Amino acid sequence: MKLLVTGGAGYIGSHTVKALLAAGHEPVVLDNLSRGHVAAVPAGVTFINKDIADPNLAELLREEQIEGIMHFAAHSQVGESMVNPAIYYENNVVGSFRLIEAARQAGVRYFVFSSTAAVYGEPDEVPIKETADLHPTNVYGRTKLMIEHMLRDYSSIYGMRYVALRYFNAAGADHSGCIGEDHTPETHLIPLVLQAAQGKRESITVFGTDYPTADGTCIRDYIHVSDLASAHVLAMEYLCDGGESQVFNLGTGNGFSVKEIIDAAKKVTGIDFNVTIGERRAGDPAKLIASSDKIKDMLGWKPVASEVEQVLADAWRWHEAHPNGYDDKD
Ligand SMILES: NC(=O)c1ccc[n+]([C@@H]2O[C@H](COP(=O)([O-])OP(=O)(O)OC[C@H]3O[C@@H](n4cnc5c(N)ncnc54)[C@H](O)[C@@H]3O)[C@@H](O)[C@H]2O)c1
Ligand SMILES: O=c1ccn([C@@H]2O[C@H](COP(=O)(O)OP(=O)(O)O[C@H]3O[C@H](CO)[C@H](O)[C@H](O)[C@H]3O)[C@@H](O)[C@H]2O)c(=O)[nH]1
Repeated sequence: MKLLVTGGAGYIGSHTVKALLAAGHEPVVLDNLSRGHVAAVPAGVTFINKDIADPNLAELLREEQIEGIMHFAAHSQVGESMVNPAIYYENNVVGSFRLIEAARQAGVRYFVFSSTAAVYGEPDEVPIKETADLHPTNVYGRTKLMIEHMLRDYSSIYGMRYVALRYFNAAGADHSGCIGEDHTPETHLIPLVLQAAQGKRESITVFGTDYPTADGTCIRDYIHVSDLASAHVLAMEYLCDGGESQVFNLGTGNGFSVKEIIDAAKKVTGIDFNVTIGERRAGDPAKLIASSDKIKDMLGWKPVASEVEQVLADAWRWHEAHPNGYDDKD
């Protein structure tokens, strides 16, 4: 299939482009490079430096004969969304609306959307199923939920079919070590821990040790980025085979505390870096663990790289080989 991948120069998008190529599809990357890297797009893949809100997008979709869209492009930092909500409503909600509407005008029938566990907010029980209540506790999660609602309406009224994938904590890097996570500023636990191991940070700070968990630190479900990528390929092929619109969680079903991740990173890297204890970070739920039974049952998806040691080892390989990330900063 010929597919437009918005945000394909970003972390998860670039890994999915690689998986699409391996599965015999033809990805076309559209990215405004606000937070992405040209170097993350494989040679030979068409790269279009444009915004998802570009007024000529419908024409572009027609010209390129795009059959389906994978939509990764977004702002995605929870903390930033609580300080600067305007750019989240503009880029995520307005931008996605422009893209979805251009897709309708161009007759694109299939849409796979990057949603997030942040749509659930503080869960009543874990593992979290897709049927759980949706009460996002931050602006970022609310923007993603609004986009899910848009897609639901475009599906039931205009017949555009979609899959919304609610990822838990994306982590790791392609096994080759050639592509990986390079965010500025970095806010995610695993790359920060590995930067501490590299000596690029003095220490890693644990955000709160008084949560109602066994060791007092927050528990998350870390899913390897390559397992996320394979789920996107399955989701697009499911839609193309006539599948109805769906929402799926993507996680491993296993939770790791912040302290457990730090201990595992010390083992994987062989480096005993400094750890400091800090205050809770506002808006952090104590425990987020996915039930991904639905996508396993319906699409046969299986995470194969998400053992926490492998997630850390692959991320470490990327960090060691690319201590300055893609090295394309100003
Ligand atoms: N990283 C995670 O743990 C996580 C978890 C859940 C959901 N998600 C979602 O997955 C998606 C990808 O996340 P990521 O970590 O790869 O982020 P990322 O920042 O690495 O990638 C996003 C890409 O989108 C591009 N972009 C942003 N706004 C754009 C616009 N208006 N027009 C064109 N391009 C634009 C950026 O330049 C960047 O290359 C996002 O939608 C994010 O909300 C991420
Ligand atoms: O320096 C740090 C950074 C993080 N943490 C802790 O590590 C855990 C993971 O934090 P991340 O920032 O890596 O990830 P989040 O769980 O906050 O959020 C991620 O997963 C969410 C869904 O679970 C959303 O999708 C969101 O976009 C994505 O960034 C949290 O308990 C956080 O408090 C620390 O202790 N110290």
